[in-house]
Amino acid sequence: MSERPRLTVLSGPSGVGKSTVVAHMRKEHPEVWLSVSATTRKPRPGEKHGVHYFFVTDDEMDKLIANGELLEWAEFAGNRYGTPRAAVLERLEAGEPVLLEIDLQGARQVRESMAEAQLVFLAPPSWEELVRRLTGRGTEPPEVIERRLDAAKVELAAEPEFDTTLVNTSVEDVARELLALMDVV
Ligand SMILES: Nc1ncnc2c1ncn2[C@@H]1O[C@H](COP(=O)(O)OP(=O)(O)OP(=O)(O)O)[C@@H](O)[C@H]1O
Ligand SMILES: Nc1nc2c(ncn2[C@@H]2O[C@H](COP(=O)(O)O)[C@@H](O)[C@H]2O)c(=O)[nH]1
Repeated sequence: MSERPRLTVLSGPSGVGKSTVVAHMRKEHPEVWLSVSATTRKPRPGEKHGVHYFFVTDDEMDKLIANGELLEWAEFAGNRYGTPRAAVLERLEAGEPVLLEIDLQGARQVRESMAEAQLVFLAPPSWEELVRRLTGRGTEPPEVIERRLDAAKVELAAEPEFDTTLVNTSVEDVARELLALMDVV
């Protein structure tokens, strides 16, 4: 019998469709627990504190880091993001599948601290499609899109570090593939 990978990390460039895939997957499988990150980024319209993120101040983020309350954290395109440690460990101890949706720097930290984690890279069908998706989402001004696209070049080059790559051509197909990797279906 194969050992079930309990912790799955989903990474990939900004705008590739991570949140879209995860939301689709959790509509049919709400039992897949997604970690809610802390961030210093300002909420986008419709984003709710405690649901999409814990929106924190710089001081609050400093304290979370200093108190060791984050499993990993990173600065991404001008804001800080981190995974609250306690909630993840609780779910893992309860034997539940856990999903983190985090950037490359965070994925590398998780690999260091939790060797059993499986790292999944979500790739765009093409660079042009990634630019189209990030721009088309309409949530960031042009200068932030530029920073995110600069980060995307680094993230795309790191794809070989991941255990598995899924190409996000179809949200439905990728959601199904991710569920299978997590051994949920
Ligand atoms: N397979 C797909 N085909 C076409 N459009 C898609 C697909 N997947 C996602 N999108 C669209 O791409 C845009 C970016 O998706 P999403 O916000 O889920 O990306 P993300 O990877 O979570 O980004 P970030 O890392 O910035 O949070 C959204 O407008 C979404 O509707
Ligand atoms: N290292 C971490 N990265 C995280 C975390 N939560 C989200 N993210 C990643 O940040 C970027 C930008 O997200 P956005 O919501 O501002 O578009 C994206 O790649 C996320 O996956 C985290 O806790 N740690």
